[in-house]
Amino acid sequence: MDMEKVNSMDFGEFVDVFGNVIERCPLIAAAVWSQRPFSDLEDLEKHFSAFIDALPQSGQEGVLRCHPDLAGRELQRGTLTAESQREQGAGLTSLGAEERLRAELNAQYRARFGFPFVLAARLSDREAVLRELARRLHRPPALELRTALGEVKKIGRLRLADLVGADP
Ligand SMILES: NC(=O)NC1=NC(=O)NC1=O
Repeated sequence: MDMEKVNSMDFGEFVDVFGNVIERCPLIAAAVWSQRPFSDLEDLEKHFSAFIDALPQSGQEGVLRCHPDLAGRELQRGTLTAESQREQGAGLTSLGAEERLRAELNAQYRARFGFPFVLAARLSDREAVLRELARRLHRPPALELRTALGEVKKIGRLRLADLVGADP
């Protein structure tokens, strides 16, 4: 899909295609549409990121809360979005003690920060998820909010590249 096609999309088509670039936050695509035309993929990415950066803290935390746990109940139940299923399905599931430890750390993280632990799974692996969870769990909330939003942007960048880089 080239930028000419992206820039020619009406509102409905744009949100249909880009509505889940930021997990379960079609509002962001709905807002970014009005910024067209986009010069290239990087310009499109910048508009998605700028919308998130311009949100008040409550909105940024809300974006994070729209993310399913990493390898959590939704993965087990098969209720993830297609994008999340693809990202999380690749080798994050583990069994037994590691699974229980990750669930416990996820719960501690969510209790401490008020939003789920978010990590760009495609850039990580099972061991790194546990390591990052344990490391980030004890960080100051203001710093962790910025780190978590950075992961949301990485996930969004990869999803945009899949969509815009996809064949016509
Ligand atoms: N909590 C999460 O990190 N969720 C996710 N990370 C991804 O890469 N895809 C997700 O759904």
